[in-house]
Amino acid sequence: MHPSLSLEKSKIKILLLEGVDPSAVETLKNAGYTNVEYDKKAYDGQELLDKIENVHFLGIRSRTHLTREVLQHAKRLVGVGCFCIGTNQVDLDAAAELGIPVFNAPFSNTRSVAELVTGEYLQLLRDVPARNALLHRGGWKKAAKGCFEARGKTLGIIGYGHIGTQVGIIAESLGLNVVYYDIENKLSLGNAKQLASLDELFAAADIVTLHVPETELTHGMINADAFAKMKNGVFFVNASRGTVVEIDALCEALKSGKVSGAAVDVFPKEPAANGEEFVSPLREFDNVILTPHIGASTEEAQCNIGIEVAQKLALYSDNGSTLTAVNFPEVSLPAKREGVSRLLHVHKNVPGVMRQINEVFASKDINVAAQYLQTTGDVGYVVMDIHSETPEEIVPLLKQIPATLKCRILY
Ligand SMILES: NC(=O)C1=CN([C@@H]2O[C@H](COP(=O)(O)OP(=O)(O)OC[C@H]3O[C@@H](n4cnc5c(N)ncnc54)[C@H](O)[C@@H]3O)[C@@H](O)[C@H]2O)C=CC1
Ligand SMILES: O=C(O)CCC(=O)C(=O)O
Repeated sequence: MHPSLSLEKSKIKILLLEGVDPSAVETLKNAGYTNVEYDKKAYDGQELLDKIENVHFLGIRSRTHLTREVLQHAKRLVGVGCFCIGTNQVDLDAAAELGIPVFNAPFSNTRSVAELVTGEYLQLLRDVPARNALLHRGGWKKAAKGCFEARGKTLGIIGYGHIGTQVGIIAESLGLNVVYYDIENKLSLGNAKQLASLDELFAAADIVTLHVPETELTHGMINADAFAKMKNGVFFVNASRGTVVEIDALCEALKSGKVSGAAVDVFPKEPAANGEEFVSPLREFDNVILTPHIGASTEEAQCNIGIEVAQKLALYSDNGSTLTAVNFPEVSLPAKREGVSRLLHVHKNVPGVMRQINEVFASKDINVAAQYLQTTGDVGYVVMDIHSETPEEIVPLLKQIPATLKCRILY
């Protein structure tokens, strides 16, 4: 086998943006990837295009938007790591079509979000945000009115996934009743009760907390209509995505007293870096806890995420494994075998592609040692170990297959 086909690890350019945890850099370095650029900022526009032009792997958090145009511009990009749970900031279909798997950390920060949310609604129930603000201004208000125990109250969870279930079990241990609404049928933990509609949840909940992803369905899901259906004096928490709530409707609900207090961690528009001004009509409300998208920002969560996502990128780079990719067929692969070359082929999932690939090998008298294929709806990913002295001559032939999206030699 040609010894120099693999790009040396030190030449593989990795760019980590948005101040991902240093554990990511260390994990990559321990895996042999030394060419790692680390940056605390989130970029957009031309600056982002310039930054990612030559990188092979890109690590981001929630604020870097990888649209189709941005991804198309990054000609050398082979993998993206979202060092977070949400992947709505990436055009996942475009990435798949460009042969770029996207990885995330689906539950390394789950508990951190659940604990923040729990602490927040407990504070809201006791009117702590407004009293705290008052005392900072020299005021004093010792009164029980408008302050409640959590015990016996009903928590309504919208989106009963990883975070929603954790929020639910903590709530039950505090003596709350838990109801939830989810578009999927879910296994209820503890005594939590799944409700058939959002309206039922709004009617039942003393506290409403959101744990849905950003999708077309959840965009603007909490609007004036939704607030109108909630109980008078409800407490409201959003640590999901800013676009799920219409902020003007929340402001109106706060002004009218429909909502007694709120905690908001995520916003339709968030500053790109620390120090930039945070602009929001919610700033005027003392009874609103505002946090700068820190649901996931604990040392434990960030360290674990850094390791988890960096390991996924390194594994994909080392052997082509796409296990747990969020947009891509998942192929789990054995380590490199002696004497074979490994080719990666991403293609449109249409009939006949494997036949055409194998015809190429047959025409060159190449022995195929192993083929690992998986497909999702639109995309197929096949990893092939072949016996060939000159695998680089095969790649252009495989690229000529009309359904090919990407083809490269791994080693
Ligand atoms: N504030 C922060 O720092 C963080 C925010 N997040 C946000 O929280 C979201 C949820 O995270 P996980 O619980 O890990 O996700 P998950 O995927 O485990 O759970 C989401 C749940 O929402 C449900 N769902 C989807 N669309 C729905 C709809 N229209 N109505 C009702 N339910 C719906 C799904 O069926 C699923 O059960 C993430 O997508 C992310 O946007 C996640 C981590 C940190
Ligand atoms: O703090 C971050 O990196 C973003 C956290 C988040 O929203 C997520 O994990 O989806």
